[in-house]
Amino acid sequence: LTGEDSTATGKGVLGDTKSFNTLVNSNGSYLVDRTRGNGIFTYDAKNRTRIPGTLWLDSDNVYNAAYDGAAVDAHAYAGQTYDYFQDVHSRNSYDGNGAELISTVHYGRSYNNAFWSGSQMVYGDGDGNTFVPLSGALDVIAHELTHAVTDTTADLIYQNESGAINESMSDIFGTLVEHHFNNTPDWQVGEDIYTPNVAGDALRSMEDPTLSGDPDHYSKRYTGTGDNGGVHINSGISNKAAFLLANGGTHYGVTVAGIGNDKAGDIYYRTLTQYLTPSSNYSHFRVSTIQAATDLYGASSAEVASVKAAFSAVGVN
Ligand SMILES: Cc1cccc(C(=O)O)c1OC(=O)C1CC1
Ligand SMILES: [Zn+2]
Repeated sequence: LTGEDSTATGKGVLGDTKSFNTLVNSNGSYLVDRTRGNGIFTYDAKNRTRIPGTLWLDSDNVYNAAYDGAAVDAHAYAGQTYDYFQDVHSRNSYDGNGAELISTVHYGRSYNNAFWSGSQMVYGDGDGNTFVPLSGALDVIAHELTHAVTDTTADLIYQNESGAINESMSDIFGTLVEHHFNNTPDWQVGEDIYTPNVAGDALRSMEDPTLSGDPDHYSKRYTGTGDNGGVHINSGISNKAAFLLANGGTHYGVTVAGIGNDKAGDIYYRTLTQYLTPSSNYSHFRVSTIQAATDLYGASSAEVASVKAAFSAVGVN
């Protein structure tokens, strides 16, 4: 594929106008951003389930059609997430080596899911009631791309406690990316694309996981076999700890002094990339996070004290 690097404008899923990089040649404008790593490439599954589908081609480099919104956001938000990992953690794409970021939108029919396939991001359109097109939220895209970072580092097994930590890491960095770009930041997950007819709810809440029925303490963990042993359920335990570490608070009588998003992000990034292993459980997660904070701030630092308190507050001692 040859052509000229260009900048296009378009409307996202929620009608917001944004600009993004494209590649233009005699065929038209492709959603190809050659300015980041080995490139960001966005595809159209055309409501079938073959991936990646067709590389997105637009006629005039203006992406304002309703059908374009999911692709606009998948492409632009992948670029923002790339920038977060590069600028904040000096990580060049999800593998640290500039790996291509490939996304497919309009996957399936009324598909209420988004996922990392093991080699690319995939977004359904939602059914318009549970979800609108799932690429319409930055925290969702950063969640999916963090699965790729996890798979190329700790490679946490996607079941039981290691799977819950895997999921929580994606929720944590999804939220930190949303805050980094000040994109109506909060400690909810997927709020911008979840239940368009219900205000104020979210797919999950890190601030209060019990709002979506998930545990906020290790003693309330799910021990069944559903959801791969509760990977999207027991993630609430770590999500609550992360909320407390960044923001502070008192939970089940344990007070945590908040250390802010940036320090929390550096600690979790070092934990994920230097200490966690495929079979890490919550106990090893506590030890690893304390070690990462110790490396960064010293054993007697306030940051280490807050990590210990955050895990203790959710019953991981
Ligand atoms: C919507 C959805 C369904 C199943 C798996 C995932 C998954 O990627 O684990 C998923 O996406 C999310 O959880 C993102 C945060 C909204
Ligand atoms: Zn996930």
